[in-house]
Amino acid sequence: MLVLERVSRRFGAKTAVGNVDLEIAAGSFVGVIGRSGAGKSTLLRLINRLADPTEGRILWDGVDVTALKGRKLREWRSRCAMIFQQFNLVGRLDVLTNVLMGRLAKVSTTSSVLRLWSEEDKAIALSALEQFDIGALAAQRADSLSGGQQQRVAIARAMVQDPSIILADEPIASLDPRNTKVVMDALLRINKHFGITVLCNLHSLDLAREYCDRLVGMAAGKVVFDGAPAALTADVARDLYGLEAADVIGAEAALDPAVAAIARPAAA
Ligand SMILES: Nc1ncnc2c1ncn2[C@@H]1O[C@H](COP(=O)(O)OP(=O)(O)OP(=O)(O)O)[C@@H](O)[C@H]1O
Repeated sequence: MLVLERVSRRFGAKTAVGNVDLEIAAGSFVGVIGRSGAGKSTLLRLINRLADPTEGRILWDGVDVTALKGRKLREWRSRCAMIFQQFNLVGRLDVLTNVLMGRLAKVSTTSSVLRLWSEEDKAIALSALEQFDIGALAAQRADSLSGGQQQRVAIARAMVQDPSIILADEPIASLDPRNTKVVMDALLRINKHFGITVLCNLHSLDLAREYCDRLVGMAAGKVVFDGAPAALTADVARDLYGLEAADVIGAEAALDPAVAAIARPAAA
């Protein structure tokens, strides 16, 4: 279980995340939603310790991860794998080597410096690629792949870390609809098949409703909604997105007159 206790992060006078309390049960698929600047990325970066909280604590199974240093901190980062909008692959390296980077925390310093991968590590990396139907691309340069393929490589790299939780920061923001589905299905499979907790920032409310068990809605750094997707009413969506609603509510707007009214305010 991941627990955030009164977590805040300020940048100068700006409060990116303000006094957030959250409990995320192991094995859940949680969508973090909210307009641009709401604090979603900062929240994920705090959990992974890419940023440190100004106040509050973050606990994983009772261990205060905000206090970890050195090797223990590296172990924690390895247990909570990050997936980014821009994939963060090394373009000039082949796909298999990119996935092997996820094993760095598991090998000795000498092996990691010299990039000496064991046959076992290579087999684990190849198997992860095959899980996401991209085993045949193992020898290709990462920058020769489509966006959807690159994101699947990034997911495979996250999986070989053997993570307890995956933090996905707008993983489909730069993908077309077909690749969006492939990547979201891959995250769902990781969650349902392997039981790995997924915390996923999403701009699209439709996708968040379709894939997540629970939605956490953020506005101005605060959690303003926390519940099942079905409990997210048109009123709450309006509070979360304001004038942005038309951008984030897609297909459902055509079906639900209440949502359509938000999505097309000018026509009301
Ligand atoms: N390193 C930083 N320095 C200064 N301000 C920051 C920094 N990181 C985030 N912020 C500010 O904190 C607020 C929250 O940003 P954050 O990126 O977490 O929002 P977000 O909900 O993820 O937005 P988006 O959907 O656009 O990625 C924003 O106002 C942002 O400008």
